[in-house]
Amino acid sequence: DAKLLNAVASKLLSMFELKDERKFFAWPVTDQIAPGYSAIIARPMDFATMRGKIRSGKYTSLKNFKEDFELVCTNAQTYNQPSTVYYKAAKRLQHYGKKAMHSSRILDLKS
Ligand SMILES: NC(=O)c1ccc2nc(N)sc2c1
Repeated sequence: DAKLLNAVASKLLSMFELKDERKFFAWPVTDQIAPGYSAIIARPMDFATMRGKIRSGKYTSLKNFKEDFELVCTNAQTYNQPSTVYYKAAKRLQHYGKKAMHSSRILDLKS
C-alpha cells in the first residue's frame, strides 16, 4: 500500500543522503556549476526532487523510486569524466544502492 511504499522509499532515500556526504547529489545540478548539463542530461534527478516526490505521493511503486535513484547515478556518470570525484562518487553510490534495494526486495510491494 502507499503508506508502506512511502515509508520504505523515505528510509532508503535517507540512507542514500547519508552516503552522499559531499552533497553531490542533494540538489538539481545547475548549468552554472556544470556547463552544458541541461543540454547533455535529458532526465535530471536529485535527492531533493525525490524527497518531494515521496511527500506528494508521486511514487506508485518501488520500481519508480529505484528508476529515479538510477538516474541520479547514471546522469553523473554520463556528464562527468571517469577521472572526476563526481563520477567516482556516483559509481560507489550506485553499487551501495543496488545492494540496499535488493535486500529490501523482500519488502517489494508486488504481492
Ligand atoms: N551531480 C553531478 O553530476 C555534479 C555535482 C556537482 C558538481 N559540481 C561541479 N563543479 S560539476 C558537478 C556535477
